Amino acid sequence: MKEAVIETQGLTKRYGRVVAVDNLNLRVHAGEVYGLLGPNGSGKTTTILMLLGLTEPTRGTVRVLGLDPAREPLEVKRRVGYLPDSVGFYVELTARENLMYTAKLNGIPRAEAQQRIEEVLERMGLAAVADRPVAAFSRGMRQRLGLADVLLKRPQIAILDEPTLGLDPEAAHQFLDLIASLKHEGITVLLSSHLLHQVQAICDRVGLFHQGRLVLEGTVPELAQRVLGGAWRIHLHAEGPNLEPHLAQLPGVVRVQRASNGVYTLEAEHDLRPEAAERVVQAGGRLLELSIEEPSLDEVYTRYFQEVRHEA
Ligand SMILES: Nc1ncnc2c1ncn2[C@@H]1O[C@H](COP(=O)(O)OP(=O)(O)OP(=O)(O)O)[C@@H](O)[C@H]1O
Repeated sequence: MKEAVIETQGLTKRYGRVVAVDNLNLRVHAGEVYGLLGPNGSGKTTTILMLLGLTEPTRGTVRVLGLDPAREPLEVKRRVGYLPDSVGFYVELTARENLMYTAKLNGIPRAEAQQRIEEVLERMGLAAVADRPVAAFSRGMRQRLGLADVLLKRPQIAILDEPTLGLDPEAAHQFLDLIASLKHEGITVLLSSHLLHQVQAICDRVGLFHQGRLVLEGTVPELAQRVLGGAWRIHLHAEGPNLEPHLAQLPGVVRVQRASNGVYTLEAEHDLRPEAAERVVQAGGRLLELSIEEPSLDEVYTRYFQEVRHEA
């Protein structure tokens, strides 16, 4: 089994009669990017706060890098970087001064801190504005400074709450690239977001929360398989006889539709382009074009909650 750097068992948090997190069993593996998804109020932030030792569980256990955050919050804080949904900087201080302050709080010696600050400013594209007061920073610059602040202590895990909220598309894109680069350094990333295409672009696995429970978990194709059935869509353009019955017989095909222009759409359980191409030729057809659409997290999410509402 893969090494888990975050592990919870039966983790539960109640606020009075509200069960914010309900019996959560979560395992995040070393080096992966894991996305927490779910509607407002489904328990994502409360989970994050318990992982950081910022709020105590009502029941259950949490281990972060083998530590119990409720008992050893400082040790967890030293090794885990946290970017909250709104980062509080001292706006009258410059970016560099804010980072120096963080370094001091984390006990990083001055010379070492100066070197690390230069590194993270450069990496986050903030070197040129390092001596400007943060008050003049855009939302995108503040988020990059937030990530610089997280990286300063060279964390093993980075926990990011809604990291791209309020960023314009270009800034969001740049920020996602920065997050993805953390993975290459072996930093485990746990992030929460409502922006499904972004989550899909960078997360290895996602966990879907609903009313405090983790209701679905896996890679996007795995979730698509469970929620949508035929998760992969293959578009096939061919000439010749009607290929619908031939294609429908292929193992793994859930549905075949034929448009009047000779384009077939196959809903399939996996990528079966080679088998489909072979079958076209066997049936006496001429293959003109073949393409595949990956399952989308957006579709999985929408369908899941449609079904939940329907059942309710
Ligand atoms: N300090 C608190 N006191 C009382 N109830 C709380 C508190 N914090 C959270 N809750 C409740 O717990 C539930 C889960 O909230 P949480 O903030 O964890 O959800 P979330 O998934 O992070 O939502 P969002 O997407 O809006 O950030 C909600 O019903 C919320 O109202």
